[in-house]
Amino acid sequence: MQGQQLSPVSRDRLICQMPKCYTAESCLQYKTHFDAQVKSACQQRHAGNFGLKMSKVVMVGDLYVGKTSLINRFCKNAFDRDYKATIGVDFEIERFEILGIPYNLQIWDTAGQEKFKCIASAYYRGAQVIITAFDLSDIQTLEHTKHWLQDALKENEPDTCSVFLVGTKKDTLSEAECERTERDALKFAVEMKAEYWSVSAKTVFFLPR
Ligand SMILES: Nc1nc2c(ncn2[C@@H]2O[C@H](COP(=O)(O)OP(=O)(O)OP(=O)(O)O)[C@@H](O)[C@H]2O)c(=O)[nH]1
Repeated sequence: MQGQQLSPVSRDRLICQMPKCYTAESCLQYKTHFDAQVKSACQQRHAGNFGLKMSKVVMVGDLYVGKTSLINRFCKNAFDRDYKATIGVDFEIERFEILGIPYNLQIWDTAGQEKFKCIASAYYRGAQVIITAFDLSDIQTLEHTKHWLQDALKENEPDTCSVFLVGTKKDTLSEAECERTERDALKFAVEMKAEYWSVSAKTVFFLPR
């Protein structure tokens, strides 16, 4: 809106370095630095030419795996122990600055419950990022991720989406248990051409291995 001043982007949303991946075994990009051309364009405020500005992220996965919790931790730095099923869809907008250029993530949280699937799937279209989440302590939810991904990809043009496979509730497993499940999950991630992360919305959150 004209004349309306936005508050400054919070410090943890200022991205000046290329973010690290969780594990090199399943990573979408291996660059450690932004290209000089990108840096210089951003300095000159010509980033529009590179298509930076807004990305739509769609989070899918079985019910109760922790999709809403992850989004709440990421966007509000909050965690709720009580389960409230997502009904249809919900969304958050998170503002960033990448090399000084404003950039928004539009994050869509979809319901895992079967009865809401047709509502949720109507929002898959136009996604640049698909996050397929599963519960690290429930191997069946990992097996279902391929179906969730297929459904989300069907609504989008081929090769237009970056895919992430995210194992949740890392705090509920021992290190050995987590490593065992990660080995299986990494095979899925490779097949799904996805970047892999294990996380906890309750405690550890996003830490590279
Ligand atoms: N210990 C632990 N519990 C978690 C974590 N993430 C989510 N939970 C719990 O798991 C339950 C389900 O979490 P939700 O985030 O609502 O799950 P959801 O995938 O959004 O569920 P739907 O909306 O039905 O699709 C809640 O009781 C959360 O508190 C986590 O990282 N650690």
